[in-house]
Amino acid sequence: MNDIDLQDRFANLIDDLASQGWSLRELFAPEVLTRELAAECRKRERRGELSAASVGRGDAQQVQEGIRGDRIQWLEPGQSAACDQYLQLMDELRLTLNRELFLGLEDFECHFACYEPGAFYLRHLDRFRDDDRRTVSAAFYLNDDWQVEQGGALRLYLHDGREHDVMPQAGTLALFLSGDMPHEVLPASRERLSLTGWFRRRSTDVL
Ligand SMILES: O=C(O)CCC(=O)C(=O)O
Ligand SMILES: [Fe+2]
Repeated sequence: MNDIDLQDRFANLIDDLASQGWSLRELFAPEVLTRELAAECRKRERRGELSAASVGRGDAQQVQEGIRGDRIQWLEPGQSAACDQYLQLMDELRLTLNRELFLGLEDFECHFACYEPGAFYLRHLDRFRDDDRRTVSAAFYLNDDWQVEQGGALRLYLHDGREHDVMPQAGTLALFLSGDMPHEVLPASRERLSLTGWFRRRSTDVL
């Protein structure tokens, strides 16, 4: 993608994030890439490489299916061309967020996530009590032809008391402020695949 395409792809995302704390972009990535990432997620699942996600951090980390029922695998650079291309795209987005909103984001961490039918993630914030680095959350969806009646929305609890439901349709990217936007994943009647990630800034802890 050339620079003009990229800046266009990011423009509304960044304005909306700044004005309302969340933003959405359909067809965020090229469709070929989205398809390759979906295939990669399914392949990892078939090979048994995804494992039950936990809640909490460090010693407090626990698998609790009553809170969160997805299975995940973290992305590392060099695992596949499609993953590297996604990480590259998100790095361009990170630099643009820094340039436009002065967020000082240092890195991006991200995992594949698979929610089996009926799995959910109860209302939460994406920030740990003892680690304030996660600043902007980015959920990118990999599911073709998602229908509203299949459930599985990402439900955002907005500041004005309203709720906004995002369908996990292939190609949609949802961005929101990690420490400031309560959200949940509703159960679905079909498998729900995504890439969930976090742009992080330096910890404010004094070393
Ligand atoms: O998949 C989503 O829509 C959001 C997942 C989520 O909230 C999380 O992993 O923290
Ligand atoms: Fe979350």
